[in-house]
Amino acid sequence: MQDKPVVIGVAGGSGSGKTSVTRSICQRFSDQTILVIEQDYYYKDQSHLPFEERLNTNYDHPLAFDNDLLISHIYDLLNGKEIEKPVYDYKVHTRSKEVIKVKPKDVIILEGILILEDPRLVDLMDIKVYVDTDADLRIIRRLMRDINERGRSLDSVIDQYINNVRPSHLQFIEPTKRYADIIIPEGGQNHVAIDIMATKIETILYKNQHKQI
Ligand SMILES: Nc1ncnc2c1ncn2[C@@H]1O[C@H](COP(=O)(O)OP(=O)(O)O)[C@@H](O)[C@H]1O
Ligand SMILES: Nc1ccn([C@@H]2O[C@H](COP(=O)(O)O)[C@@H](O)[C@H]2O)c(=O)n1
Repeated sequence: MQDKPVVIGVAGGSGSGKTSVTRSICQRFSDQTILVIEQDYYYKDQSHLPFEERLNTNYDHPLAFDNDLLISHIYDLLNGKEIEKPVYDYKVHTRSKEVIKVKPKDVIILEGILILEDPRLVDLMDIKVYVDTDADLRIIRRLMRDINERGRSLDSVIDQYINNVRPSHLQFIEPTKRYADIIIPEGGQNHVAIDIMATKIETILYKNQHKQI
């Protein structure tokens, strides 16, 4: 592994295609090159709260995240240390008891709705990306995904969208677009943007390897 990992932030609204973009970039490299850290896995632990109370949390507000833990983990990775990455369970709205031990890799992708909202995180990034997809597509994608994969009902997805997701997107997420170096419209199917990202990462890795010789 090279000296210090390259840190890439991938932000964007819920359902914009952040995960798809990240996966597409990872597919261009070997398994040993890119480590993905999902901000969602760093939602504050709510295991002390009854399930009904967890339903009242606004999961699109910056205060829902334990960024202190996330930042300390990134520092550990940058310093070559293994971390115990939390695992998040959307069905019960809290962290699982298990953790995943992960070692640093040459590239770290930080992916999440509010990854560009905290200046401490932004300061750690070499490249900042915002995946920009229209709200109508995002809500349709989210509806399908939350019902099929996250154990939600149609009514709950609509209520959550109107009460928390939409207002928080406008207040906290969309404004972070201004910090992005690259804005990717439409997400994971934007092959040109994925190619550009992959080429940029290859260039940085090549330069870093060269520096060490
Ligand atoms: N370009 C696309 N066209 C159709 N569906 C898509 C596209 N990109 C993503 N999706 C689907 O939309 C949902 C949300 O995409 P995802 O990449 O998980 O977004 P995010 O991580 O930003 O929430 C997923 O079910 C995914 O398969
Ligand atoms: N218990 C939770 C935690 C988060 N969410 C929603 O997830 C969205 C972020 O994930 P994406 O993959 O869509 O970026 C965020 O908008 C939260 O509303 C949730 O519903 N329940």
